[in-house]
Amino acid sequence: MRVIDTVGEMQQQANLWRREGRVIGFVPTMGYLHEGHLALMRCAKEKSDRVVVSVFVNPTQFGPGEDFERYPRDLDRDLGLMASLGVDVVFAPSVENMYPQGFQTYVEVLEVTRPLCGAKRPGHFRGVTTVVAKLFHIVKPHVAVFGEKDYQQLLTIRRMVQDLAMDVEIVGHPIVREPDGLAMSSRNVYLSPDERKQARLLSQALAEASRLVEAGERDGSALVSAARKILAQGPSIRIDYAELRDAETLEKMGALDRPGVLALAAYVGQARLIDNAVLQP
Ligand SMILES: Nc1ncnc2c1ncn2[C@@H]1O[C@H](COP(=O)(O)OP(=O)(O)OP(=O)(O)O)[C@@H](O)[C@H]1O
Ligand SMILES: CC(C)(CO)[C@@H](O)C(=O)[O-]
Ligand code: BAL
Repeated sequence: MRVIDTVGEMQQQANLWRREGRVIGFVPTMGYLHEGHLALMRCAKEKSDRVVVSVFVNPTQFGPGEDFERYPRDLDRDLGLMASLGVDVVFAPSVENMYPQGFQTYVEVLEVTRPLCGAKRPGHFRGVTTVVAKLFHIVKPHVAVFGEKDYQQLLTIRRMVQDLAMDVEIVGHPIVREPDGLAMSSRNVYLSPDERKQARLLSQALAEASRLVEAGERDGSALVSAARKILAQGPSIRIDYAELRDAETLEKMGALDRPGVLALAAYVGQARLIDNAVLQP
């Protein structure tokens, strides 16, 4: 496994593989890897013959007062995990290499980034699309894999790729969960043992909404209220948003008359966690 830390070297490697006719699979991450990330890498491996993983905590997607500085980092541990999985190249650039002096170009997707995390974290998706567009130009992948845990991010990337005719296939991977249902996230490390117990309420809230849909409930506010009621059982939980939205456009929906996504963001202590479930009418 090769570790590359400059843009130029990564582009050379990608060009070489492309000349050889290799299919490049790509998994962008912010590191501090868990089983969710590894599942994305296995998926990329199945769909390509060379796998690149980027490890880059992207400053432009964090707002003031967010956790950029304290975001967990452990590149040595990450490298061990990726080597045992058969990743070919790890691209781990510095902030200065990705955002050199004078940087002033951004990529922005409009409608789909407005609600949910876009409303709560202004500028977040502009940072995500800018860095992902740049990573695509550096890694030159044929296929890139993203997790459905970051559901709005996945829709945003799909929109960007379609609108700008980027020649990359975007693959979504289902959410990987802990045995008690908690969606795996690097930020779970922020949870105290007691908060960790409460954090399972997020997936339980989604499971309750899914159960109600199975039982015939179609009223959006009833589904959201049921989810909120479960989250209210956690004394350390503060809801950031809990909303039912159109699963494709993220427009508001009053009734589940087409596929919807119940999207949650909640602080559990200091940790802001997200989770979602796609609900079929
Ligand atoms: N539990 C999971 N299941 C599936 N995909 C996941 C999961 N967690 C993260 N991913 C995906 O991994 C990629 C990299 O995400 P990232 O490095 O931000 O990890 P993370 O654990 O989501 O971190 P955090 O939520 O704390 O920022 C994204 O495409 C994300 O959707
Ligand atoms: C896609 C991504 C690596 C861009 O920094 C990040 O938003 C993430 O880890 O989901
Ligand atoms: N997984 C999304 C990265 C972030 O929260 O900034």
